[in-house]
Amino acid sequence: MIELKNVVKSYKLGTKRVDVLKNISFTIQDHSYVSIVGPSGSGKSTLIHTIGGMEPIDEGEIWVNDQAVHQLNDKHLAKLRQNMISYVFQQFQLLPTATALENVMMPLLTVFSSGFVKQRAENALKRVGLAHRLHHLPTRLSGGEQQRVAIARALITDPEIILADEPTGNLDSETGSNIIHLLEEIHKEKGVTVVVITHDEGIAERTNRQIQILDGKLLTK
Ligand SMILES: Nc1ncnc2c1ncn2[C@@H]1O[C@H](COP(=O)(O)OP(=O)(O)OP(=O)(O)O)[C@@H](O)[C@H]1O
Repeated sequence: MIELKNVVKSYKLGTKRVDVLKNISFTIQDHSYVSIVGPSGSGKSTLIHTIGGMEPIDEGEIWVNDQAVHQLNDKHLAKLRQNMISYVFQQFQLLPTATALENVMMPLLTVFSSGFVKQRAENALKRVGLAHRLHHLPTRLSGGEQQRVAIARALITDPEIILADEPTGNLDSETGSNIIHLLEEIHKEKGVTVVVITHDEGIAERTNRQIQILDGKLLTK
């Protein structure tokens, strides 16, 4: 379960303060498929970054299962992202000098033996339909294939939650639709909670619940 209680977050820009999240509270139950929608700059990315502890909050509480994310130190936040939460980004964020297999292995390389991690990475790449692209560099993959590698990298840790920040934003509509279907299959197969930020109404309508953000505030629960 993800629970936000009265979350407040601002950024400092020089002497100015930008209030980005203004007293946000909501709960996302286990095994959910949820979208976060709202205009550009309304705070969607900041919101999901705070859930995985990638951005600290100023006030409030963030709970993921029994873990108080707002109180965890860097070491425990890293563990949270190794054990429970994975991210998928619009720009894929693959290491350009590493092959698909090496990119997928990365989150677990410091945790388990390389032989074990390689086996898991191969399985994850197979799951996303890329068993034939293990040794390709990202530059030799299409956008859709790169996003599949990123999803395999998200899957290797066997997460309970995948937070996807406009995962189709860099893809044509057909490729984007395939990527959304893949995330939906993973949600159904493994019961993974998928939270997807999207500007695409069609994608938002496919989710079981839409969380609407406007100017840092929640519109609906
Ligand atoms: N690191 C930062 N430093 C300063 N301001 C920031 C930072 N990150 C985001 N902001 C500001 O916070 C606000 C919310 O940004 P955020 O990226 O969360 O919005 P968003 O809803 O995800 O937008 P988009 O749909 O365009 O991705 C914006 O005004 C943005 O300029």
